[in-house]
Order: sequence, then structure tokens, then C-alpha cells
Amino acid sequence: MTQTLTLRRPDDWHLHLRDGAMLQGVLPETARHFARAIIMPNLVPPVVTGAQALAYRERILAALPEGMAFAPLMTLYLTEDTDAADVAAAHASGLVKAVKLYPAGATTNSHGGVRDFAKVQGVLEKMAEIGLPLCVHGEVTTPEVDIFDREAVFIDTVLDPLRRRIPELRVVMEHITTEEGVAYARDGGDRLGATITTHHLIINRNHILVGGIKPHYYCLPVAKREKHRLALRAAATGGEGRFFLGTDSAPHVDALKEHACGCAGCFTATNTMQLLAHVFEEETALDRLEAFTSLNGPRFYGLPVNEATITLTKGDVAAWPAKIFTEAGPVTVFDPGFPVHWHVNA
Ligand SMILES: NC(=O)N[C@@H](CC(=O)O)C(=O)O
Ligand SMILES: [Zn+2]
Ligand SMILES: [Zn+2]
Repeated sequence: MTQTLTLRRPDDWHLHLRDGAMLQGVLPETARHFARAIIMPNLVPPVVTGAQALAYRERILAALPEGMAFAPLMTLYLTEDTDAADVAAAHASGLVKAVKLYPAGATTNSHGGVRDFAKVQGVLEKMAEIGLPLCVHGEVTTPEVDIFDREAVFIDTVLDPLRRRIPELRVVMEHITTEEGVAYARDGGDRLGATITTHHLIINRNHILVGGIKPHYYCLPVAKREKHRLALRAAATGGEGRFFLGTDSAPHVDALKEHACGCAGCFTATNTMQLLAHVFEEETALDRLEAFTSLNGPRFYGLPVNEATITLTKGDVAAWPAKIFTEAGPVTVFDPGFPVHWHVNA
């Protein structure tokens, strides 16, 4: 018997599209299935001002193939020099839907991020006043802190104090990877949301390291031990409104992934919906997939849900390209390592 599932069209609440040839190559992979996405601002140089976000939005729309509908939801990269008035104007015009906090040095292109939180207090207070969410890459960068502990330590030493200083601020914990992250998000009240990636529902740290190093499974925050993956699965599939999909699909060309100092990021834009259907079916939660991909995110961001739909069908083993060939170079599509039977009829 064929099983079909029709959902409101999903949105991706954390996406890297890059720029130039890479943008051109990867944008259709997202636009094929997703109506909207929160676009990460960690370009080189980063998207810091409203004017830069407007120009980037135009480049994204110009790269969109004819006949595809997709709305980029822009973000600004928070720096210690960010101008609160510029942020407020970019929000008031409807252009910008969130501001992104990268602790300096935490991840790809984050060196311009925040070191001294006192310097961004004014901007954060303005954001709280106007209801503009802060998306947070939640890892400390302290060299002494083990990479597997960096999220939990960030929550205790940075995020919680920040939220106590500015309780009105709306915050999204981006790409949570630990049971501590799940627990903190769960207890955080209505102003706190959390995104969960596709790949963190599928891999744990063994997948990266056992039997040879798998660079295409390396991302930040790095996948943790199995109990954390299980906590993320329970959160994503449990129907709680504060958890929603942010794929963190983060393309890097293969030459930079398969490298002595490989870049962090998994590219999941192509097969996220197929993989999520598989994961939700395993958790006997297919009836909650729509909440995770299409309802909870818009509710948190105060945006309407999509009217268009997407239909998934269960059948033969699904196939997708192993790589996307962009003009910037090939990009490997995330391989879950098991057969998937879900197909998307977009
Ligand atoms: N997630 C990643 O591993 N990489 C992201 C940055 C980020 O989201 O931290 C990237 O831009 O490549
Ligand atoms: Zn990040
Ligand atoms: Zn990211």
C-alpha cells in the first residue's frame, strides 16, 4: 500500500546559501521543497548592515530559477559595532527577521562575532523592545573547554546570564545538539525557541570517527554521543511548539571538506524532507512532522503558515544525487548511511 503524507509547505529556519556560484548551485536544492528560509549572514565579509542584507536578498532572488517560489528571510550578523538604529530600521521595513550571534571564533566565518557582550547590550535591548529575535550559535570558544562540552557550558555561562539580563529578548537556540540544550529550551518559556538539524537526528559522534574519519559528517556544533541524539529525536518528534526545523545545511566544496583542516558543515538541503519522513516514521510520529517543519517555526517568528503544500510518498528506495555540481565545485549531499523510502512530489 502506498503511503502518502501531505503537509503545509515546510520552511527552513537556519540555512546557509553562501554567495556567487555556490549560491547559484545550492539555492534550487532548497527552493524545490521549502517556501522560506532564515538565511545565515556569515558571508565573507559578513552581512552586518540593513543595506548589505537588502543587497544579499536581491542576489538570492536573482539566483532563483524561473518558476520557483522562495522567500529568503534575512538576518544580520551581530558585531560589537552593530548600530541599533540600523537594526531597528531593517526590522521595521520588514527586511530582517532575526539577528545572528556568533561568539567570535566559534564556527565558519565567525571571527567578526562577539567577544565582549557589554558592547552589544544596547542592540540586544533594542531588539527586545521591538520583538526582533536573536539567533544564537551556542558554543563557548574558550580553548580549555572540551569541544563536546561547549554547548552545555555556553548555556550556563553565556546564554542564561544574557537572558536574565534581558528577559524580554526573544532567542532561538540554533542547531541544538545536547540533552542539556533540549532541557534548557524546554524550560525557557515562550520567548525561547530551538532549531534542530536533520543530521543531528541521524548521526552521533561514532558516525564521524569509527572506521575512518568521515569529513562530510563534521559540522559545528559537532555531533555528540548517542544519548544526545536520542534527546534531540524526542524533542523534534514530540510535538512541542518550541522545537522546529533549522537544517543548518552548510555547503562547502568537497576540496575544503576532504582536507587536512576540513570545513565544518553538512549539506542536507537536497534530502532533508525525505530523511525527516524516515526519522519521524521510525519514531511513529509522522503526524507530528508538519508541526516540526511547517507550523512551529512560523508561530515562533510571528509569520503566517504557508498555504501551499508538499506531498511525500513512501515507495521504493529513494535516490538523490551524491553530489551537487556547482560552478564553485562539487558539494557532497549528506548520506544517512541507510536506505530511505520516502519521496517528495514537490
Ligand atoms: N554548521 C556548520 O558546521 N557550519 C556553518 C556555520 C554554523 O552554522 O555554525 C557554516 O557556515 O559552514
Ligand atoms: Zn552555527
Ligand atoms: Zn549554520
